[in-house]
Amino acid sequence: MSSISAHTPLMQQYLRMKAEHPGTLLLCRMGDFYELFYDDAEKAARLLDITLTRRGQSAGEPVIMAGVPAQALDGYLAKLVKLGESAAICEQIGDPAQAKGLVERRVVRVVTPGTLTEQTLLDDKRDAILLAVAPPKSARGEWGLAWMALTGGGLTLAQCEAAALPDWLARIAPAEVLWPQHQSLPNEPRWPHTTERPEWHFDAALGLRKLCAQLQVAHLDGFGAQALGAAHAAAAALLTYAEQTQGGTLPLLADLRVERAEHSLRLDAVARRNLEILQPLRGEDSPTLLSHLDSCQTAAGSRLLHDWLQAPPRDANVARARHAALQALIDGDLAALRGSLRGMADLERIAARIALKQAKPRELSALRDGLQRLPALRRQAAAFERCALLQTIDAQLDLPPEPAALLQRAIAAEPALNLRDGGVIAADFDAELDELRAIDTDCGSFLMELEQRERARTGIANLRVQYNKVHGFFIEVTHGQTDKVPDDYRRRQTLKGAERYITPELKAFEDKALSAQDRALAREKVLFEGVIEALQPALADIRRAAQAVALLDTLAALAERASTFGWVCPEFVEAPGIDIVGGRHPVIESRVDRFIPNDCQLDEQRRLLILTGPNMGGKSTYMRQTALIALLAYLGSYVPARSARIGPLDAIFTRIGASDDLAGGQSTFMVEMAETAAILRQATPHSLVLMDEVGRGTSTFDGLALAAAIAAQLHDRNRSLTLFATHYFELTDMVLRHPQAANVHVGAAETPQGIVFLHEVREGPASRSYGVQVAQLAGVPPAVIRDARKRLDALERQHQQQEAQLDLFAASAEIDEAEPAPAPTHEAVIEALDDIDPDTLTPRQALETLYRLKALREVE
Ligand SMILES: Nc1ncnc2c1ncn2[C@@H]1O[C@H](COP(=O)(O)OP(=O)(O)OP(=O)(O)O)[C@@H](O)[C@H]1O
Repeated sequence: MSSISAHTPLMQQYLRMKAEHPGTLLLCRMGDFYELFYDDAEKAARLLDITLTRRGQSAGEPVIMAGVPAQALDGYLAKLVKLGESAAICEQIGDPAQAKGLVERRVVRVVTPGTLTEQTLLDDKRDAILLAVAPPKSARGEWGLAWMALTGGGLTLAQCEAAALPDWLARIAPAEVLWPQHQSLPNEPRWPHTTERPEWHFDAALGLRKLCAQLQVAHLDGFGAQALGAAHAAAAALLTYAEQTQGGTLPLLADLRVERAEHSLRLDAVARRNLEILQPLRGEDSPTLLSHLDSCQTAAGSRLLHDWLQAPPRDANVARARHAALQALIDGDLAALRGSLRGMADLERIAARIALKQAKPRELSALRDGLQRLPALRRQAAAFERCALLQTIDAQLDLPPEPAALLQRAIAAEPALNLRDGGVIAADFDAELDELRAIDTDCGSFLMELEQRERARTGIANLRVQYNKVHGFFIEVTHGQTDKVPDDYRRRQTLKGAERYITPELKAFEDKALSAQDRALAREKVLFEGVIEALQPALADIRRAAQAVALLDTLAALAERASTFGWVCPEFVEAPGIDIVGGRHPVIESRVDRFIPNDCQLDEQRRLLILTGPNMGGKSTYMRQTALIALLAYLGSYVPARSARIGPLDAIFTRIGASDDLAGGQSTFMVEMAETAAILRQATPHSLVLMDEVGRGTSTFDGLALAAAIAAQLHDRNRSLTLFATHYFELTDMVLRHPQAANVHVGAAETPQGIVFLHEVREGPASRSYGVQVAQLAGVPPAVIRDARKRLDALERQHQQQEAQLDLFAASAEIDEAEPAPAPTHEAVIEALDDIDPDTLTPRQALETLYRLKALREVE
């Protein structure tokens, strides 16, 4: 593009702002539209499907532009943010009518995926998290993390080693990551939307200063955060970016937390996915643990539950306190309490938007109504006085009366949507505003009186005094009467059947009335901003109350779920292990007619369960339910079981199902082995490990050998609490040489009608795998089933002959000597021929049959 000075003044103004926001779409307010120019216009036209135009000239070239109507801005922003784009919003500052020359324009806000604050762009039930990552300064240093939701008011710090980064990203699930420019982003983990920021923004000293200033403390010792230099560096970048995107206003920062990996139950990205905690594996609308648990009455309650599921505390005492609260709520008037929470305003988000000076009139009225409901809620919470956790809620709900009183006086009962429409400030709050409004109200009676007088003066009986927005006040006279019009009437407009006039008296009144309206609007704006300012010191208190409401709601929702589904309070014990009696899968139990409860016993003497049984028998369900019950217990929820005793746990690892990572360039088997490797490296004696059909992605022998070696390693070295589901019967021999391994199987019965799944987990290995029967159930043609049966018999006969030679859990040399896979028998060919009914075959089936026969001949 040519040098700036060659451009028109407007384009110069635009280009200067654009230079400050490279990589961000700049939307400039021009009258009723937000316009984009040049490359931004082309990109926006493509992304938003809006029309690209060329207008006028600047620096000798036509100006390429595209625009969106101002009222529709939010919709377009939502679309851009969804596409991972950022947008800078530039507004006209001051009154365009009064500006001499070019109107002043300024970027007031940058909208990015991690800095959304608009209610319309945000998910009610989920925070958009902004995370800053500061890489270590030295090879052995730690990574610094700092994150917050700009609509929250609390900031969290953490430090970790490089290897733990993927887990942290899975736990935080940020919408946007800030990363220092000129530093290469590690390939692993896969990052969400990243934004590069100048390296000098990641400055530890600056971060510490900013945190102390915003929290109004001299140091961060009280938060246990003084020594976290790397995290301070991340916080510096985070706060600088937050401020810049909000047009220079700092977000609310009322609270600082430090998270350490050892504080929460470790759940890596794979486990979170496999257990379908927040997102289903398939289909967007399928149920998840969160959707099943979330009967919260408020959006803030849902967000807190989401948070709890992201990081269940490892300290059993936290869960115990929540269990006690659940019991108290179940014993009390839970329905009444939940009724009081229903429809409660989102106090936390409103407080955050007041801090950002972005709150709209209706948010203030919602805050007023919400604050007024707190005393009643407090009385209800006080009924649970014996429960420690509920008592803290009671104290947090105790707010000084001033903010509610101010809002009550200042804000109209039902304020307009936008401040510019007026009618936001209540009557009797400000004498000047009341006076200006009175002029407006008196207008009607003055006009009627003037109309009477002018009719009398002119003798025109149908003369009318009127007002419209475009032409202001006027006297309307029909054409037949215009000769009676006095000299002081000045023509304003000619219509088809009438003339419109203005008189000096009417003009003087118009000036007064219109200016009163404008002045009233301006006065309302000043008063509204005054209210926002006056609320600032109360925001920390309001946020505290908001958190108490969210906590009460989340606990009440868990209590409701527990009593609706008949869940029980789990017990925590010192000894490592899991002892579940009558356990159920929390989500599946409400989706099948009759769910069969199962026990699960794991302890130091019984660390590894080899789980066998038919496909569809319920192995995966059993493993997942065990993990989910443990997770629910640590979360502070009741659990779907007759009883559950849970020992100390540090992590849940899963290797379940085939999850192709084709986008990441990995085959199914590669993913399976990578996930297994991660588990073998990290699982401890306090970890719960779920392994489902490890080794099935490769040849039988490779798979079997790997599965045996992995199971042995988990048993001998990791010593984790392990559920190991497999179709390799050979693995059931593991118990002979590994004393802490045991066999369990899911039962099935064969009836003349086919296989029946009992879904019952019993001691001992399965007697057979029923793969052929399940295939029959799935509709595989009878001929193929018969063929398969024959082959299976032959294989089993052959296998039994070899069995004596193969001890899978002995030295590996013996495994090498095992025989190759057995071949099909001559009978199989005869059987296949018998199965052919030439009269019923389509040409294609006939051809396939021929190939099959030929293949049989080749293996014989
Ligand atoms: N305890 C149970 N009670 C009732 N139904 C159950 C139970 N467990 C599982 N099911 C039903 O059986 C279906 C199959 O279960 P699941 O996927 O756990 O089987 P699987 O043994 O892991 O099969 P595969 O080996 O093919 O993966 C479930 O979708 C559920 O509908």
